[in-house]
Amino acid sequence: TRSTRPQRMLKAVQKNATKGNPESVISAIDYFCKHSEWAMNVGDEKGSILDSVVTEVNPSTVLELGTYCGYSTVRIARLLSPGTKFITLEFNPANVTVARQIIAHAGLQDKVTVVEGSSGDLIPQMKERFGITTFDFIFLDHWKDRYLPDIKLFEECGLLRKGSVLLADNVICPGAPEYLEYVRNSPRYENRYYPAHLEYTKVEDGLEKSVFLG
Ligand SMILES: O=C(NCCNC(=O)c1cc(-c2ccc(F)cc2)cc(O)c1O)c1cc(O)ncn1
Ligand SMILES: [Mg+2]
Repeated sequence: TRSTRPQRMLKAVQKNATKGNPESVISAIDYFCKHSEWAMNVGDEKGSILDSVVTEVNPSTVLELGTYCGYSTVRIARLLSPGTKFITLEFNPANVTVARQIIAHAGLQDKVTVVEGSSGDLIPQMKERFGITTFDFIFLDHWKDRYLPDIKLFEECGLLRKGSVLLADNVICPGAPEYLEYVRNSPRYENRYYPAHLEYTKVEDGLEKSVFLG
């Protein structure tokens, strides 16, 4: 039967990227998305903003919601200090399989744990299953209507500390209006909007950074 887009993306990485070289994996995926098939990776423009925020935070604990094929997972993992705890959650088992292979091609498999399941089920399990007390950095890039329930879950589960940084993709396209309204109207967050474009297009999009104030 016909292959899937993530499977074709994996083939492009295995063919064009150098094993153990995260930069070449990132470039191979961006090339595939620009010249072969669009895919919903955060992309190079927003990816550079993600890089700058991760570097600024220099987190000891990281959570990504929405692994997809592992593009942003590789972008984040390549910047982390040794010993950093990095967990990424993906709902779709076929994406988990592809992502693990792309992450391994980059040589970053020991830096990150890919967990299959829904964020609503897994977030309350973070402490018991992974020994996490709080997250220093969280990247939200999963279902856009899960951003708001999941940030509330982080608060309820005590997974945020004073200074925890949340970075949300796609707050304009496809959009996360309820999430934006919540963080921008809450006295518990300090926010900054980074204007950009939907990956590999000229369509307006952006990232919202929110710092938890405790
Ligand atoms: O995480 C799951 N899907 C990907 C979430 N991400 C997106 O939906 C996403 C979409 C777009 C996008 C933008 C314009 C357009 F025309 C089409 C798609 C861009 C992005 O940058 C995303 O991140 C998921 C799946 C599932 O079956 N169950 C639980 N979760
Ligand atoms: Mg996205």
